[in-house]
Amino acid sequence: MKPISLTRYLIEEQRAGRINADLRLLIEVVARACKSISHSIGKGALGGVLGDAGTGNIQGEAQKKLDVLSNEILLEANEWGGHLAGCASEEMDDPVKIPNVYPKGNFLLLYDPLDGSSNIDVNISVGTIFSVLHCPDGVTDPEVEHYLQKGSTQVAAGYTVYGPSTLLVLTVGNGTHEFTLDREMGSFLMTERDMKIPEDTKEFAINMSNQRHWEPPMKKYIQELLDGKTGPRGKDFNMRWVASMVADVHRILTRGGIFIYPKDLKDPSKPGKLRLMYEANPMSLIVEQAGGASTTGLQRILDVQPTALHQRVPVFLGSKNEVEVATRYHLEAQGK
Ligand SMILES: O=P(O)(O)OC[C@H]1O[C@](O)(COP(=O)(O)O)[C@@H](O)[C@@H]1O
Ligand SMILES: [Mg+2]
Ligand SMILES: [Mg+2]
Repeated sequence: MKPISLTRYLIEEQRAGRINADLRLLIEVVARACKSISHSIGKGALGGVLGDAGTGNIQGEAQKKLDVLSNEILLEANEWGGHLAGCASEEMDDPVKIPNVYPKGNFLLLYDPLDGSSNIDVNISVGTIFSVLHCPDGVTDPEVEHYLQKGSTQVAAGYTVYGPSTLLVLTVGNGTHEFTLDREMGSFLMTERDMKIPEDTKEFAINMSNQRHWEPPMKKYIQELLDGKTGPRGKDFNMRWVASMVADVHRILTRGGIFIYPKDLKDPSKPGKLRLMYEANPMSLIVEQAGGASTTGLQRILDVQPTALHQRVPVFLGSKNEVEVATRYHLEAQGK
């Protein structure tokens, strides 16, 4: 049977009353922008898009040309899209208000335009992550405070992986589904409905080079995985780390695993590396909708009350039972 297109899937969700026309069209605009990013990435050195932009973002990270380009593609597509009141990006200091000359809607879009961008120059998978929130009633020019909503209020979340194939993984709160870009047709076609993350796993993903900076429960947890069959866990674990969250999370959605970017003491001012609003929240909704779990080590990520737009959080996500073990170690260390 021929796979259904993203458009058809979204129309079905609208007919079932789970999304409205505006949200359907907003997701279509984001998907179109991601297609355009995919084309730019695909050109590589021939398109002159590799290398550093020579600028930095608000978090003090050097920007790649493709970080800037992907941000512009998403911004331009959505400014004109007519479904947004505003948008915010990992690569922009402040949220953008949709000018009154454009048609406006009542959604807020947040995105990491290019995730894993340190991998772009070495031709390893990168991606885009996005999150959609309602703009509070009566607000037409949203300020930062209007974006500071818990992840549990997201109305949609998704990511694309620009890898051997370009994939879009999406949830509108009714399961997590995978679409693959058919490059000839130019449309995303559903290649897996209702993705399910196995509850148990023997695979973990973490940047081990930070080990000496971890807190005691983190060190203990990973040591037990490394001890394998003869240790307290009684089984051998394998390790994978792509260093593109989209690729690591996609592997976990496909075959299970636990992805961890813990708090570390390298820079005590940063409680983790990943951004709550652009990375942790959308990925957590996607993972939970696929039967997995996602915590900060101490609480469910989707329950974290954001206090700043570019806030960072520790992230433990993936196979439910494994996330529970890692979270338990952290809670016990706090006497909870
Ligand atoms: O360089 P490290 O410490 O391995 O960190 C890798 C992590 O950082 C990220 O690249 C951060 O994302 P950005 O590329 O969007 O800044 C994640 O995708 C990835 O999981
Ligand atoms: Mg990122
Ligand atoms: Mg990024």
